[in-house]
Amino acid sequence: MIEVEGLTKRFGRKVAVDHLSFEVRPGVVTGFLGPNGAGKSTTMRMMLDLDNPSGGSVRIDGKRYRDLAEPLTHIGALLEAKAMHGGRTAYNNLLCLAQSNRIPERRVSEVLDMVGLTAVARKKSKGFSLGMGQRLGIASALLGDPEILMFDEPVNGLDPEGIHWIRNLMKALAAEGRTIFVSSHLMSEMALTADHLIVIGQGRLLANTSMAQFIHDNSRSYARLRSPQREELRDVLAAAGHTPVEGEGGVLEVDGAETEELGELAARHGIVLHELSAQRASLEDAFMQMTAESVEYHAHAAAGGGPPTGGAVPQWGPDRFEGKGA
Ligand SMILES: Nc1ncnc2c1ncn2[C@@H]1O[C@H](COP(=O)(O)OP(=O)(O)OP(=O)(O)O)[C@@H](O)[C@H]1O
Repeated sequence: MIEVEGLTKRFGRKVAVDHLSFEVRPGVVTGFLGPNGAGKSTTMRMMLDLDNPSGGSVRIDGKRYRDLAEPLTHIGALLEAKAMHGGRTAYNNLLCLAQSNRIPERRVSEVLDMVGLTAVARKKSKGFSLGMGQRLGIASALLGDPEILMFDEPVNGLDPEGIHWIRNLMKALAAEGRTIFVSSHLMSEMALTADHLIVIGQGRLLANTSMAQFIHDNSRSYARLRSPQREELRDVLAAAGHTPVEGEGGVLEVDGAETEELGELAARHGIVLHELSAQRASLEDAFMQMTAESVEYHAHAAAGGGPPTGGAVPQWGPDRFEGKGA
């Protein structure tokens, strides 16, 4: 369990992390999302005591990182720029880390096997591809068999096979009851991996919710109907209390109705349907919705209007949401 309480980081006048409070719980994969510069890496660095907070605290299993006797046995991390000694072999890189953390040497071979690097264990890591380097970084995170694992952009630059492997690894580690905290710019990937989401913008907490709830709260799900008897269908839908709106290509869109109900309604009135489909919003749609709301607020604020809800809405323009690795 990771507990973040009022965490704040200032770089000069820039507030990178602004009174963040949340918990990361065991047994699920928690995704950490936010646009470029939102403060994700800075938050993760403070969790690992690599940066000093300007305020607030982080507790790892109830303790500050610096008070953990053998940190690697509590928390393992893959940060973006993983410091590995390029002149050392993969095996020796991990062995040095193991020895300085009183981890038995046999664990080195175990983790190399887990990440699929056994065949290149005796090769110098400076010759490794990006994917191999990521695997070596993950091996070092797993070395102490920690209950908590943190991954900052773990799939950046990986091929589909590598992405698939990391996704399954994170899910398997969570299924073992571990706490998994992962940041990513790739929303389609995050949607496949994370059960829970922490979303930040401009260093502030925007959402702390399940993936399903986040998508539900920030996007539209509707049914799409296409029929050669469109006018008749529209009347039947309206008479049943629905409010069909016309979409592209003459389709009708109905919010808040199940396809089963609409299909039966059409059948009862002898209406032919060429399409009846449930349109579920994606995580990306939900993000765009949240982005649009922030932009709308700023348009109002710039025009002299006050904030709608006490001014807590952070800036989050679509121009700032550029995938680094995508
Ligand atoms: N050492 C530093 N000195 C000054 N400003 C910094 C420093 N580190 C980060 N920042 C600033 O703090 C803000 C948050 O940066 P951070 O890297 O944590 O964001 P991020 O969400 O990880 O972004 P990205 O997804 O682009 O990596 C940014 O505006 C960044 O420019």
